[in-house]
Parts: sequence; C-alpha cells; structure tokens
Amino acid sequence: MKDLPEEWEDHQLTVALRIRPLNDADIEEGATAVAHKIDRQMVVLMDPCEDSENVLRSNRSREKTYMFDVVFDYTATQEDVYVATTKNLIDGVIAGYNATVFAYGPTGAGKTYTMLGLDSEPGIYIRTLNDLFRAIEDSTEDLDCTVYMSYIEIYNEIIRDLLNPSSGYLELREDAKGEIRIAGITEFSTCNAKEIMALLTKGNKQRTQESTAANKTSSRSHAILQVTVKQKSRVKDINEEVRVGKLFMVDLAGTERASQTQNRGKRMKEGAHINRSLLALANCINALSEKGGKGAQFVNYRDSKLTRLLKDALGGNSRTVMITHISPASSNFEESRNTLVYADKAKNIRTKVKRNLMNVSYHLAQYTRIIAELRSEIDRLRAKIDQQSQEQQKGEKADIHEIQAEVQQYSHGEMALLQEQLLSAFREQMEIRRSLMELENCNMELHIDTSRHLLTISDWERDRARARQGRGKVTEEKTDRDKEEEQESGPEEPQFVTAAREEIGPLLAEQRKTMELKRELEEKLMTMKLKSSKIEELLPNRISNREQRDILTLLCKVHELELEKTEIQSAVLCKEYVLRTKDFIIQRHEQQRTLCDDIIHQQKALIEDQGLCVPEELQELYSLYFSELSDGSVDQIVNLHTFTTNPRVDNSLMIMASQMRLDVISAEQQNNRKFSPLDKHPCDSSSSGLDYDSDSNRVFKPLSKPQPQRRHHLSSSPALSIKVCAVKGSTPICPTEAVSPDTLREIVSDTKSISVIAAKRRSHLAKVTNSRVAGLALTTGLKSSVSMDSLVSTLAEESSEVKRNTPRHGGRSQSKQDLKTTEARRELPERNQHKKRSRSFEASKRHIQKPRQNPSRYPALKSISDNRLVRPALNVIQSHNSGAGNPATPPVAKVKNTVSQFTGEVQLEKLEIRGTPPSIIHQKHSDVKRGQTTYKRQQGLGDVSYSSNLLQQPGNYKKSTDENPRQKGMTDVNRKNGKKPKHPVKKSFV
Ligand SMILES: Nc1ncnc2c1ncn2[C@@H]1O[C@H](COP(=O)(O)OP(=O)(O)OP(=O)(O)O)[C@@H](O)[C@H]1O
Repeated sequence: MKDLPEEWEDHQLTVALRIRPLNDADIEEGATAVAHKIDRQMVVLMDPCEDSENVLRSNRSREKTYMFDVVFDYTATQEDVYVATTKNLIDGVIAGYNATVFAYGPTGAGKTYTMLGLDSEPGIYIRTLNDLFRAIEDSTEDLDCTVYMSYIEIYNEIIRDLLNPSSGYLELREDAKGEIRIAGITEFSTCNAKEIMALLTKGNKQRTQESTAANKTSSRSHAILQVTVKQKSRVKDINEEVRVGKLFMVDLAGTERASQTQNRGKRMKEGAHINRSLLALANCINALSEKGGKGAQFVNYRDSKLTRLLKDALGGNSRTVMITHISPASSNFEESRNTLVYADKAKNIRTKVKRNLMNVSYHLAQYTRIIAELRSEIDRLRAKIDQQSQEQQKGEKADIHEIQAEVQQYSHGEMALLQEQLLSAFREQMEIRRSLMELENCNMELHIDTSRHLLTISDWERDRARARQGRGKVTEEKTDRDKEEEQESGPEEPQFVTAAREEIGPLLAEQRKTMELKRELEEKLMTMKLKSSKIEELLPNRISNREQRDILTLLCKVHELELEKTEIQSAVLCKEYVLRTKDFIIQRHEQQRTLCDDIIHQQKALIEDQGLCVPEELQELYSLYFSELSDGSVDQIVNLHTFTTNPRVDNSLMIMASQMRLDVISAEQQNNRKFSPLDKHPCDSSSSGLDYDSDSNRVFKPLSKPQPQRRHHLSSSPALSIKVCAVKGSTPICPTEAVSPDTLREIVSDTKSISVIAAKRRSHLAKVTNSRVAGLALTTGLKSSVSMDSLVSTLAEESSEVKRNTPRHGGRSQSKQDLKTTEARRELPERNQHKKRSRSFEASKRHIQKPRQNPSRYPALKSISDNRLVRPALNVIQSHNSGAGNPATPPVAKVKNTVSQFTGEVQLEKLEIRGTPPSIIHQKHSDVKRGQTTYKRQQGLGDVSYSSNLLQQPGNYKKSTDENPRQKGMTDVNRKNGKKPKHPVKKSFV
C-alpha cells in the first residue's frame, strides 16, 4: 500500500486575537482604548472603572493579561493576519487534511472585516482561495485535482444555500462515517480562481445583513464557506489514491446584548437565535477545554446547527484556527472580557487530525471474477483463431474468387475502424467492471456501518433490559404499579444510541441507491458485451489475410495483458490483506496484554493499599513482570505493531483470518502443552476448562463447555476473536483460491512468529508460576500446580471480585472494563460461577487474599496465612501430610465444607472433621473485634472438611448446598487419586 495513513496527529487549536481600531462611534461615545497588545502573544485588558487614586479599590481591579498564539492590534494588516493564521493551512488541505478558520467575537468587533474584508483590503476568504489555486497549479504531483465550493448561512437556525438561494431550507445529516453533511447543498466545481471569486461575491450578496446600533453592517447569520480539494492519481491502479482536503472558513454572527444593539422585534429574535447558537458553541468550547482533564464533560454538539457543523472543527479531524475579535473600546469592556475568557479556554482544545486518504481496495472476489471472465474470453478468441485457421486450410481448395470477393467487401479503413471499435468496447467493459467493484466496496462499507449501528442499539437494549431485571429484583416488595412505572421510564437513552438509530435510515437508503446503480451498471455491461460480439460478427467469416487475423490476435493479446494486470492487482490486494491481518492479530495481542497489565497493576495497588502481605513467590512474579516491562522484552510484540490501515472490520479480512485461526489455535495448543501441568495434575483441570473423568483417570475437554476464563488468556483471544468474527461475517466474498499458497505460507509463518514470542514469554512465566505453586503446594500439602493462564484468570477474577466488594472512593463510576467483566460474570451459567468460586479457593491457598469485607473494620484479617481461622485447618492438613496427624483423624480429604455464619462482630466457623468413628467436630467461635477464638470439640462421624471461604460479608450467609456440579461427589484429593469419595462433600461458597 503506498503512502498510507500516518497515525493521527495531535493538534492544538490555534487561537489568535485581533483588536480592531477604535472607530468613530467609539470616539463619539467618549470611549477610551482598554485592550492593548503587549507583545506578539500577550494582551492586557484594563479595567475602565479603575481609579488609580482610589487605593481601596486597587485590589479589586479587573485588569488582566491574556496569552494567545498570536495577537494583532490596529496596526496589523489583512495580509499579516492571513499569513499568521491561515496561509500555512493550505498545504495541509492539498495534502488531504481538514482545516477550519473561524472568526469569533462580539458584534461589530471586525469578524466580517477579517474574513471577507473590503475590495481594497480583501480578507481571508479571497487570499486563501488565491493561494490555494496557486499551490495546486505549482504542484508537481501527478494528480487530477478538482476544487468544490459551497457557501451557506445559518440564519435563525435555518440553513440556506447562499450559492443557490432558491433551494430552500437545507437539513443536516450525519453520514455513514459520522461526518456531518448538508443534504441538498450545491457544490460548485471549478478549477479557476476567478470563477470562485465570482461565486463568493454572489453568495455574499445573499447573506443576511442589517444595520444595528452596534454595527451598521451587522451580519445576522453565521456564514460558512467550504472549499473541498479532491485529488486523484492520474495513473489508474488498484490503490488509486483519493485525497480529500476540506477547508471551512466561518464568519460567525456576533454575540450581542439587546441594550447594546437596541434591537426590537425581528432583530431581537435574530439576536436571541444568534446568542443561543453562540452559547452552544461556548458550551462546547467549555466542555472540550476540560476534556481529558479532571472535569471532563460530555460535549453536546447537538444543541445547535452551528455546533453540529463545527463538530469536526472543534473536536474532530481538523486543524483549526480561531481568530477572536474584540473592540478596544472601554464601552465594550464586558463583551471583550467574556470573549477573552472563552478564547483563553479554547486554547486547551485539542483535535486529532488525519489525512483523508481513501484507498480504493477492491474485492478479491471481484478480481477473481474478472480474471475468470478474461480467461474465458481469451480461450474463446484463441479457439476462434484456431478454428478459422483450420477452416482456411480446408478452404484453400475453395473458390479463390469467392474468398477474394468476401475480403474485398472490407476495405483497409473499415478493418481499422472495426479494430478500434472492438478495443474501445473492451476498454469500456473493463471500466464498467471496475466501477462495479467500487460499488461493491461501497455497499460493503455501508453494510458494515449499518451492522455497527444495529449492534450499538441491540447492546444498549440488552443492557437496559438487564438493568430493568436487576431493578425488578430489588423492588420485589414494591407494588406492581410502582414497578410498571419504573420499568416504563427506564434509563435515558444515551446520545450515541439515538444517533445510531437516526443513522440507520440514511444508511439503508444509501444501500438501496448503490444497489440500484449496480444493477444499472450490470445492464450496461451486458449491452457492451453484446455490442462487441456484434462487431466481431462483422469480421469476415474466414480469415483470409494477415491483417484480419491480426485483429483477433491483438484482441487476444489485449485480453491477456488485462488479465495479467488484474492478476498483479489481485496479488497486491492479497498482500495488503495479509499485512492488515497481521496487524489485526498483533493488535489483539496488544489489547490482551494491556488488559493483563491493567489487572496486575490494579492487584498490586490493591495489595499495597490494603497492606496485604505478599508471599515471596508472588513477589518474585511481580519482580519478573516489572523487570520484563523495564527491559522491554515483551514489547517486541508491541514494536511489531504498525496498524497501517483503518481497523475497520472487513469481511475479506475475516475470511483470511479464519484461514489462519487453525494455525494459531494449534500453535497455542502446542504452547499450552509445553508448560501446562494439566496432564500431570488433573485436579487442576478446572483452571483450563478441562474435566477429569475419575473412572478412566483421564482428562478430557468437553466440546460444548463454555470457557469464559479464556477471555483473559494471553494468546488465546486473537484466535478466539478471529474465529468469532469469521463465523459472524456474512457469506465469504473472497474465495480461498484467491490466496496463493505463498501468501498463505507467509501468513502462517508470521502468525507463528507472533505466537512464538507470546509463548516464550508465557512459558517463562509459567515455569516460575509452576515452581511457585509447587512451593506453595508443599507448604499447604496440596500437590497442585497451575498454569499462568489460570493465574491470570484468577487475578482477573479476583480483581473484579475485589472491585465489587471494595467501596469506591470519590464516587468514580465503574470503568467500562469493570462493567464488561461484571456483565460477563452475570452471563456465566451457574456451573461456571462455581468454578470461579473454586478458583478463588485455589487463590486463597496461594495466599492471595482478597478482602471480602471492609478492611478498616477488620484490620486483623490481613492475609489468609495470618488468618486465625484458616491456620488451624492448614495445620491439620500439614500435620497429616507430615505423618504427625492425630491418629484419630481419618485421612484428610480436602479443605472443603464450610457453613459459616458471619454476623456483625462474631464469626462462627464450623470445622467439621468426618471419618471413621470417633471423629471430631470443631465448633469455633471467633470474636473478631476482641481477637478471641474459642473451639468446641464434638464427637461425630464423617469426612474431614475445612473452610477456606472464611471471610464473608455480613449478611452474605448462605447455606451449604449440593448444587456445585464440579464438586459433586468428588473432592480435589479424591480427584487426584482418581477415586470417588464415599460421602459426597458439601461445599458452600457465597
Ligand atoms: N481591523 C480593522 N480595521 C479597520 N476597520 C475595521 C477593522 N475591523 C473592523 N473594522 C470596521 O468595523 C466595522 C464592523 O466590523 P464588522 O462588520 O467586520 O464586524 P463584525 O464583527 O462582523 O460584526 P457583526 O457580528 O455584527 O457582523 C466595519 O465597518 C469594519 O470595516
């Protein structure tokens, strides 16, 4: 792909200030100048009420200095202003960037003067257009360039086309790409500066201007001049580059006070509209200037047509310059001050700019079709040549006069004409084929956009339904009517959902239009084919001389060349997809890694915040993790990441991806096998989604079993997501034959290399993890081990668990990721919930304690190893494993069953030891506040069961249950031994 999209560039809004000279009216009023330029960037606004002799008011002065990118005073010429603000935007527009220049300020401050100017002193509009055409002319690039111009005004919230006033009121629409467009606007295309000037003058005459007390020629509307520069490479090629740069030049109406303008009636109404839209603009500036900062707020562009139109200029893809205007007069102090405050805020606005390069990537399937058509055409022509040669040989005996007569029917000139007609018909056919491909592409994009919006809506509706269900449970006690009312009201629909709903209609309409066009083109292609076959028929039936045979051979050659070209283009496209696919995979890896990093950092912060003691092994893992981060070894993956194309989901891409997924999955499986201890330790199968069959003593993977924990799996996600996308994608458009074996091999090798990098890292971590877990297993007497995957999923699990149980500080809302995790948890079937809980249990064995209660309330309960409630249980297991157990105690089965009651200050824990008689039941009473624990010994029967889940929220008490299918009938130790226990062990997790 040539010269393809650079990353988005960060751009800060350029704010300039222009102070107009004092005018006659100001002087007549007796006003003095209070705004003074101090240097190139600084201005001071003095307080006109300030009395230098009044010492008491000296501290109350409203005098203030402001800094801007550039400041102009009455000495500045139009040329100075233009050069310092707008001139350097022109090259960007030609290169395909968007730019906006807008004049802002109170009425009569000089906005129209700056933008439009006078005949003797032309303003920014004319200077810009002149320079733009000059730059296009001077350009050495081999590009076809067209300049379009449109000029509108927003008057009383109504959009009028100044170049075509008879078109009535125009409406705003958001297109498939989220750009705001004016439906029905007239765009004049021209390549001549003079013509554009004439248009501009014509438009200006149409603009609403009235005389007010503040300004004799007050503009009562916002005027927007849009100049679009569209450039296309002259050389036709698969990656035909189309650059579109847009330049908006906006002359806003001025803010005004009724008292200042002395407006009544119609003028007052205009003033109200002007002020309302300018207020909306000021609100957007406010919100945008806070964006990213502490007080980040929602930016509401929808409040006025002006802000909707300036959406990109303010917060989107545009290099924007705001030229603020003020009057220096003391009588305008308040307006000047307000304007300076807003301009000062606008300095903080940042936009992200990107070149608008549309790379026309054609569909592989379309190429394949064209290639197939050309091949069959070549075959037909060759067959015809052969057939006619044979006929010629046979017919040598035929009447020579007859042949000569036939040939003579066609003069030399006629033959040339036929040849030309055939070639042009062929060229036209090829053009139509390419247009069809473009339409197909366009249709696909529209389809994707529609699906995206539908998904947004359905996601939101699902969330809303879930929220209603949740509320329904909470309000069970409420009356039916209350419930109905609540359900009807529901949460308010967010703006992006409303926008998505609004966009679907136009998108579908556009799809219909594209389909219609496609049908027309297909008909045209058929007609063209018929035409060329008729021309061919005109050729003499028998090839009797060299010239005639040459026509067919030439035609054949043209087809062959076209075929070759199409094949090359198709191969280039294939490569492009390969690159995109690689980027896609790398991006997914990176996303997954970021998620893991997030989890680890949050866990670490939490451990530090809560003052939890971290086991040495975990500390080692942390050290390893942080050292990897600092030496950048993991970042090899990131460094590979150069996502050069728009990461839009493309069906063909998905199909390619689906071809790779098997490889990724198999690579992963191999990697997993390298370090996963599952084969050796079936008791840990839960962490990998595997099951253990006690009868056959084998680990198996149930096909239909959901594996939600794989969401956090470092390298499984790409494959998983690709698989999902491939399944979701519509009918494959790109046939697999279009991908050459070489290309596939390349994809495979690169995918492998990515997998290998990830696997290396994981196996390294896994080694440490396994040794750590083995160490822990020794300590706890449980010979189990876990893979990195289970650790990561446990960490993720615990992170979200902790988030749920830890009160949030500062009232910050739950992050999107948290919400997703919580949602995912809600969706899990009960069976998986049990698994998760059991993983929490595993985590507790590894001393990773999660605070399930307010830590400040129970400061003594720091970590599970310090926990007075767990210690005895662990001691019993340890002493049993070391052979020093109580002979009366039966073989220890597992830390299991808990019936815990945790109400307020007293935590009641029942440690039940069951086995061959006599066995003991320890009834433990813990008074956490006083730090006292008492045990009551009881005689009883049964297996041993201990609790790991001791720290519970007050009120979370739940009775033991037999429901957990994973635990049903099998303890971990029994599972390890491959035996079923005689007495099913009850387990309760809350
Ligand atoms: N820099 C300047 N030098 C000379 N004259 C100026 C300058 N700026 C403004 N003026 C004059 O001041 C008057 C008001 O200016 P202008 O109409 O441009 O104000 P405006 O901000 O567009 O007002 P409104 O918002 O009401 O349309 C005009 O007569 C204009 O020629």
